[in-house]
Amino acid sequence: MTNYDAGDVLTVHGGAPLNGELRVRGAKNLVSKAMVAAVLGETPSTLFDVPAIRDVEVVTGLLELHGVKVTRGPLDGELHFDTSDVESANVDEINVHAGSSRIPILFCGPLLHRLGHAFIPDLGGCNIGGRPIDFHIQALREFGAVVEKSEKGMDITAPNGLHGAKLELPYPSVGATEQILLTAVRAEGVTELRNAAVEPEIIDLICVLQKMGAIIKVHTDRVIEIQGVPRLTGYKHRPIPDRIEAASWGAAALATRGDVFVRGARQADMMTFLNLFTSVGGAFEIDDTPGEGGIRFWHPGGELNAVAMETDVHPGFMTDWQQPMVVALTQARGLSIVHETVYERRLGYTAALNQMGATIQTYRECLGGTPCRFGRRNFMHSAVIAGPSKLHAADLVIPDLRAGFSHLIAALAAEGTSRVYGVKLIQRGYEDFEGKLNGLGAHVELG
Ligand SMILES: CC(=O)N[C@H]1[C@@H](OP(=O)(O)OP(=O)(O)OC[C@H]2O[C@@H](n3ccc(=O)[nH]c3=O)[C@H](O)[C@@H]2O)O[C@H](CO)[C@@H](O)[C@@H]1O
Ligand SMILES: C=C(OP(=O)(O)O)C(=O)O
Repeated sequence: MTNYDAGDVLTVHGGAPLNGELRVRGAKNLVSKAMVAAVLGETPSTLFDVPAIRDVEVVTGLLELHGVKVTRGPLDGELHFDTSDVESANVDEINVHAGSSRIPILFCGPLLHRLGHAFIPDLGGCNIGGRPIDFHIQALREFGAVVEKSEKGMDITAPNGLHGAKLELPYPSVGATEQILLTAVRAEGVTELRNAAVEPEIIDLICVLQKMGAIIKVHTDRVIEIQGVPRLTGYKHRPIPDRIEAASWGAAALATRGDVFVRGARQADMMTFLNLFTSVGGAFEIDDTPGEGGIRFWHPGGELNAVAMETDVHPGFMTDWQQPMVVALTQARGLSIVHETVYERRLGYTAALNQMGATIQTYRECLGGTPCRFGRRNFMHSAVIAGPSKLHAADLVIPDLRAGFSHLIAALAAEGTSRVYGVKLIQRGYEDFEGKLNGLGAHVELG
C-alpha cells in the first residue's frame, strides 16, 4: 500500500454510531447529463445545486475543450454554460479524460448537431461488468451516423444528417436511453424508443430538454416518443437530489446503529429503497417542508431482519444501492439473499467484507424470482449473507465508487482502526464525504 498519497488514505476509528445531519445536492447521474445537454442549446444554460464531485470536474473539462465557457454563479453550486462558440476539441487533449467516466459517450448527439462531427475518447466509470456500448452505437447508426473506431477512441460523423428512427433497446439501459434522447431531440422527424429506461434521472433529463424546447412524450410501458425540432435554447434547472447518496447514508445509519437526517432526500425517488429499509427493520421519517425537508434514517434498536432482494431497473431496487445496503445486511439475523441483475461483476467487494468478519458467499446461479441475463454463465452475481457478524477493523483498498462507500461503512461499523486506501475514488460521487463524516461524529482522518 505504498503508492497512495496521504490524501488518498482514510484512517477510520470504527465502532461509533453515525448521528447528525447532512445535505445531498443534485444527483451525479443527472447533473453530468444536464451539463452535456447544454451543448444542444444555442443560448446559455444554468444549473443549480451542482455538487463538487469529480464527475462534474471531468464533464466541465470536456465542455471547456469544446469551447463551452463554464462559470460559477453567485449561489453555491450554480454553474453557467455559455455555448455560443462550440468547437471541435483537440484529440490529444480530450484523451486526457479517457477512462475517467461514462459521460463522454453522451456527447455524440449534441456534437453531431452542433458541429457535424464528434470524437469520443475511451470510457471509464466503475469496473463492475463489461459495460459495452453496443446499444449506443447501434442507435446512432439508425439515426444515420457513421461510427468508426479509431486508434484513440471513436470518430462519429453524420454526412446525410440525423433522422428520427424506430428503436427498441435489448435492455432498458440508462445511458443508451439518454444517448437516444440527446440525439433525437434535434434529429429530423419522429423517434420512437421502446424498452426505454425510465429512472427518475432520465425523467429529469427529459424535463431539462423540454425546457430547452424539445417535444418528448413518455408513454406507458417504457415507450418514449420524441418529435425532433430544428433548434433548442438554454435552460435553467434545479436537479433532482442524489438518491444514491441519500440511500448510502441511510444504509450507513443502519449499519452503525445510528440516526442520520439527510436533508434534500426525496421520498418519491426512493420508495423501493424505503420499502426494503423497513423490511430490514430500519426506521425512517419524511420531512417534506419545501426547500428544507429530507429523510431521517435510523436504527430503532433490537435486531435487524434478513431479507431477499434483487436489483433491477427502475422502479426496482437500484443496483447502486446494493453495495451500501449489503453492509447493513451483515448485521441482520439470518440469511439474506441478494440477486444482482444489472451488472455481472458487482459483488467482488464482498471479499473485503469477509476479511472483516462478515460471512458472505457468492454464487453463479440466479438466487431470485426472475432468471436474469447472467444466469448459467460464469458470473458470481448472487450472494447469501449470514448474520449478524461482528465486524473488525482491516486495511481495505477501494475498488469502485459504491463498493468504496460500502468499505467505508464497514470500517465505521467495525471495532478498531481501519485504513481505507484509494478514497479519492469516492469523490467521484460523494461531495465532501470526509467533512460529512466528521459532521456525523465519525472518528476519521486523512493520511
Ligand atoms: C453515469 C450514470 O448515470 N451511471 C449510471 C448508469 O450507468 P449506465 O448508463 O452505464 O448503465 P446502463 O443502464 O447503460 O447499463 C445497464 C446494463 O446494460 C448493459 N448495456 C448497456 C449499454 C449498452 O450499450 N450495452 C449493454 O449491454 C450494461 O452492461 C449493464 O449490464 O445506470 C446504471 C444503472 O442504473 C447505474 O448503475 C449507473 O450509476
Ligand atoms: C456505477 C456508477 O457510476 P458510473 O456509471 O459513473 O460508473 C455509480 O454511480 O454507482
